[in-house]
Amino acid sequence: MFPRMSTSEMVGPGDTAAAAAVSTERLKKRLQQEGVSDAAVADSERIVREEFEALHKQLVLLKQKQALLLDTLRHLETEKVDLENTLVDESQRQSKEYGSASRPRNEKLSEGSGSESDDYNEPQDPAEEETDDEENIYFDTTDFLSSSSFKSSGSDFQRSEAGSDDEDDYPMDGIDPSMKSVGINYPYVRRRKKLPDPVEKEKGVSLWSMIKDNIGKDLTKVCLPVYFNEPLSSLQKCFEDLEYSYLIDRAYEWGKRGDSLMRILSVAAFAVSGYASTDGRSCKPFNPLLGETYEADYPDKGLRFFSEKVSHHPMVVACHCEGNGWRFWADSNLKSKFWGRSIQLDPVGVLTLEFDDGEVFQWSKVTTSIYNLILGKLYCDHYGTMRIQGNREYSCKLKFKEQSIIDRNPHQVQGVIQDRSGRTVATLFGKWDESMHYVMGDCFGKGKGSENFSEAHLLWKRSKPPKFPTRYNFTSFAITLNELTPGLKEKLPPTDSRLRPDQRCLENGEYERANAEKLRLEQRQRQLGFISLLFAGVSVLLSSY
Ligand SMILES: CC(C)CCC[C@@H](C)[C@H]1CC[C@H]2[C@@H]3CC=C4C[C@@H](O)CC[C@]4(C)[C@H]3CC[C@]12C
Repeated sequence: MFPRMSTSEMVGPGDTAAAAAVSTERLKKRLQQEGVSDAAVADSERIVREEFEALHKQLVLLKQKQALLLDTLRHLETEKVDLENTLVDESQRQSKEYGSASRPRNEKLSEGSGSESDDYNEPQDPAEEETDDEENIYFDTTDFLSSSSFKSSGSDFQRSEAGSDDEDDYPMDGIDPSMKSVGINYPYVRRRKKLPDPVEKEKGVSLWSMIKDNIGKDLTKVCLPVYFNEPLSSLQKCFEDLEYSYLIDRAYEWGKRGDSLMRILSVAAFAVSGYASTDGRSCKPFNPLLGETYEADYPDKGLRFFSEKVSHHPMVVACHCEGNGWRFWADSNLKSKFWGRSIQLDPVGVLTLEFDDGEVFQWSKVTTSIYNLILGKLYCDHYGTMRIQGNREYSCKLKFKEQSIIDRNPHQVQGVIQDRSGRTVATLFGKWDESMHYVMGDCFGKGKGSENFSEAHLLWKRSKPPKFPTRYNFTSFAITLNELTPGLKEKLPPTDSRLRPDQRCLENGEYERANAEKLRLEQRQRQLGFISLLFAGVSVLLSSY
């Protein structure tokens, strides 16, 4: 699929056998030793040359074919992107034409799939049928999410230019009134609302040029310029998963009130909410150095968080978070597969959430793929099944639907809450980049219609984008993570991500310095790796005596 040769190596059509000659000197000498006649020697030399030329021509032809294939591939990619754009435009136009009069919210849907017509429903993917089980019926969630009775949902915030004030951060419509204040009535802490203005003007680099020069190498080991980075480390990115920690606070409160079903529903919404911040983000976080740490004290969210890179090969990050009445911890290690035009990341590791009353939930993350590494707009998708295992009555199964090439309704998540006997007691649905809702009972079971969707309740809705958008598509929460508030620097250990010079330079828009610092640190890390390897070797040697 992907040519393992850079285009520059390819031989142009003008280069033929002339470029390569074969020497027949040795053959001639050998035959002369055998006393073969001059005519026979000359004949043999001619035969060898002719064979070689034929072979060489074949090779050149093959190389040209390869170049052609590569061209076609790029062509197809461009056409695919064009087609996608046209289709999105078209469906947006349609939804405006048909939907706006009767259901004004349709217009606001980013995918424009608000039409009521049935043929907008995606046919079931046969591949999914094989791997997943019975309740795998994905339907057009936007259809009823956009209905006017459903005030709480929709992606209206995506177009809004207004900044997020506190109320927007915690959308409350449809939430149980007695729960409204849970998880949000923490003291106010002043945090920055924008990143610093860049010092330098940035020079773009094409990712394709980076990839084509590094084909065959492990992409994680390629030293990419900071142009592809966002000014956050993977350690800080872990904390982004806790942006909607008020959902855990609510879960704690529900459990305290004896409602264990609402508890697991809130936990499930939390598990999905962690993905919202990945929408529209196409830069790589900084790879922390071994032993690098990040600690965050957020009394404004009732949280204390700590993460550390604990292993370099394989790269493992461990994190721990304490909230009011609960603790959350996880270790994450990603198994990556490079598919040429995309990268597949399979997270290995378990996330654990433990409440003070002894209830524990555990789950793993789903697969993430990053597409369009060569051409088109880079984007990521999350898909697979997430099982949230509880130690009491309920457990939850959530399915993240894989996006197809021209999906009009991507990012869907559906799930069920089951009791110990396997009976479905509640159903969840929504999108990881928008909102999650639940309905009591089994809505996706056989013979069940979607009539009770009108009774759906909102569990979680994504916050509005920041007032000052960043080049990295950061959320308001992400903007605060690398801030060095006055007095904080003195309290932090020297290993904290906020003190990494390359990351700080990138944040300030000092790209040249950022690149130089990144290179220096990465080289040091390699040397240190070598030294520790040396130590390991020495200690093995010593212990064998
Ligand atoms: C080659 C470069 C420029 C491509 C940029 C890749 C970006 C989009 C990649 C690099 C690392 C990726 C992240 C790595 C780990 C996780 C944890 C996982 O549970 C959710 C997705 C998430 C958060 C990924 C989202 C996409 C990501 C940020």
